[in-house]
Amino acid sequence: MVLRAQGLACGRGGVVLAEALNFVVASGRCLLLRGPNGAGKSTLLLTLAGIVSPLAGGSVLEGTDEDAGPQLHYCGHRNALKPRLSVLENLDFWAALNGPTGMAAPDALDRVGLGHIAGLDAGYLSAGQGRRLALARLLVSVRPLWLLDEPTAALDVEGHALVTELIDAHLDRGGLVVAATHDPITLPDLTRMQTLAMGRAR
Ligand SMILES: Nc1ncnc2c1ncn2[C@@H]1O[C@H](COP(=O)(O)OP(=O)(O)OP(=O)(O)O)[C@@H](O)[C@H]1O
Repeated sequence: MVLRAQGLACGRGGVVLAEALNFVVASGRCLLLRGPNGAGKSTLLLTLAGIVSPLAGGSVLEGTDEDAGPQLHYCGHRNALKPRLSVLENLDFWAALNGPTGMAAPDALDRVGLGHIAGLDAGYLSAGQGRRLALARLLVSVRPLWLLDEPTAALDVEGHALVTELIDAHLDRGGLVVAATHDPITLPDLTRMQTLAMGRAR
C-alpha cells in the first residue's frame, strides 16, 4: 500500500499554504510534517483526509480494495469526546461508528492507560487523558492510514513513549502514518521515518 501525493497544493481561506508537493509514503513508513505555527501542517492533513479540497493535484492511497470502506483514521486537534458518556461508552461509540475491527474497547483503554477510569464521564478527563482516549480510537478500528495532528499534545513523558509505540506497532503491521508534530517523534528504526518541512504561510 502506498500513499502518493502528486502536484498537491493546499490552502485555507484563499491562501496557498503549500504547493507542488510530491511524496510517497509506503506501508511501514511514517511521514512527519514539520514547520512553524501556521505553516499548513493541519491543512495538509485535512486535505489528505479529504476534508479540505486540494487546490491542485491530489493524493491517493494505492493498493487498497475499493470495497473495503474507509481506509484512514484522522485524529485532529480536538478529541471529539462526548462529555456525558463514560470513557468506555465513548470508545464503544467510535468502534460502532468505524467498525469494531480492532482491539476490544476495554483492551484498548488498558493499552492507552485509561482502563482504571473506564466508567468515568469523559467530561471529567484531564487534557492528557482526553488525548489518550482519542488515540484509543486508532486501536478499536483497523485502518491502514493514520493521519495524526499533534498526537502527543498534552501528553506526559510516558504518553510520548506511548505514541511512539503505537505508531511503531502500526508500521509493523504494514500501516502508514502521516503526523504533524512540534514534538520530536523518534522511532526505533529511523529508516522508517521521513520528514516534510513546511514553510511559514505567506
Ligand atoms: N478556515 C480558514 N480560513 C482562513 N484561514 C484559515 C482557516 N483555517 C486555517 N487557516 C489559516 O491557515 C494557516 C495554516 O493553518 P494550519 O492549522 O494548517 O497550520 P499548522 O501548520 O497546522 O499550524 P500549528 O503548528 O499552529 O498547528 C493559518 O494561517 C491559519 O490561520
